[in-house]
Amino acid sequence: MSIDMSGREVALIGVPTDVGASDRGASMGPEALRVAGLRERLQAHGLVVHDRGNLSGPANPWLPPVDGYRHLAEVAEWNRKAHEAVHAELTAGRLPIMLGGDHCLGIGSISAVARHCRETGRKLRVLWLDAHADFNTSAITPTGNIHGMPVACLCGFGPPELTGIGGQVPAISPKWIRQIGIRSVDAGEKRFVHQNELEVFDMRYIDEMGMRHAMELALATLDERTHLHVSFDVDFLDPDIAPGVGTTVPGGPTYREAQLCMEMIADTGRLGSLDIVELNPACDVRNRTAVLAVDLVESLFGKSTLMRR
Ligand SMILES: NC(=[NH2+])NCCC[C@H](N)C(=O)O
Ligand SMILES: [Mn+2]
Ligand SMILES: [Mn+2]
Repeated sequence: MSIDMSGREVALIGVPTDVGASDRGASMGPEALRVAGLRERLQAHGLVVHDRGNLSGPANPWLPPVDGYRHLAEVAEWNRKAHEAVHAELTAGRLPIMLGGDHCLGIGSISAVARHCRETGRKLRVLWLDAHADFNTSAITPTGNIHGMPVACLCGFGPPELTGIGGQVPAISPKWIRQIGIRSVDAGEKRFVHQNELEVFDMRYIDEMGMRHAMELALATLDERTHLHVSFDVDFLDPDIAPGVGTTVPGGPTYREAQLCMEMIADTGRLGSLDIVELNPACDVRNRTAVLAVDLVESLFGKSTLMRR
């Protein structure tokens, strides 16, 4: 089963933002993941790890939303930078791991992956592991926080400075996305998710059918031309095991369910890029959420109980 990733080159790209959120602290996420040993754990699995350090960008002006968006100009600038950094690593044949930062950064990273897939004739499948659908627009958002909008922006619904970052609008089709672990969707957002026929494996689905079945469907119809992108919002996890996020929602996947999710993704051998976002050390307890995220990422890269390495 388990795929050997050893020798594979990966690049860690820190993108220290909290401009997409309404609570500060996700900007400390990259360092917390480093402190939790991300690089060393990946190296122990035989991966060749390049840590690119952190990108730099505008400070958080800490202002209320304007026309339905908080910090639109800052979010756009950070995402343009994330886009270029992720795209450069993909072009060089490396597997980018973007260390967020808040989830608005999914716009930059996934638009870069989509652009790379167009350039190389690959198909794209996006697994969105999250408590939230992140499918709001300025017209329906209850908060104005852009970390609640990246999926909509990628699908072409949003301001041109965000939808256009990858050079093609929309950057991706809703058909390429599978959302897993969802348990908090705003009222207008629900209608919009249905209208656009997003494929969502929500917590009720996982309760009734099990993580195994959800992942079998989410990973169905992959082939050797498919690039698999995982956008891992740490609030996907149950807050009892992962308190270090700004927007906790009770009733998330357990430790075992999350491990199985990661292991089944690893088994496909198609993982091509990863975001780790929304880790907020200001909300954490002795860095335990960062340590857990690193543990799960190890499984995503093929750690298993019985196989060697
Ligand atoms: N990436 C996240 N943590 N998103 C939380 C979004 C919460 C809420 N749906 C909003 O639009 O504000
Ligand atoms: Mn979330
Ligand atoms: Mn999210």
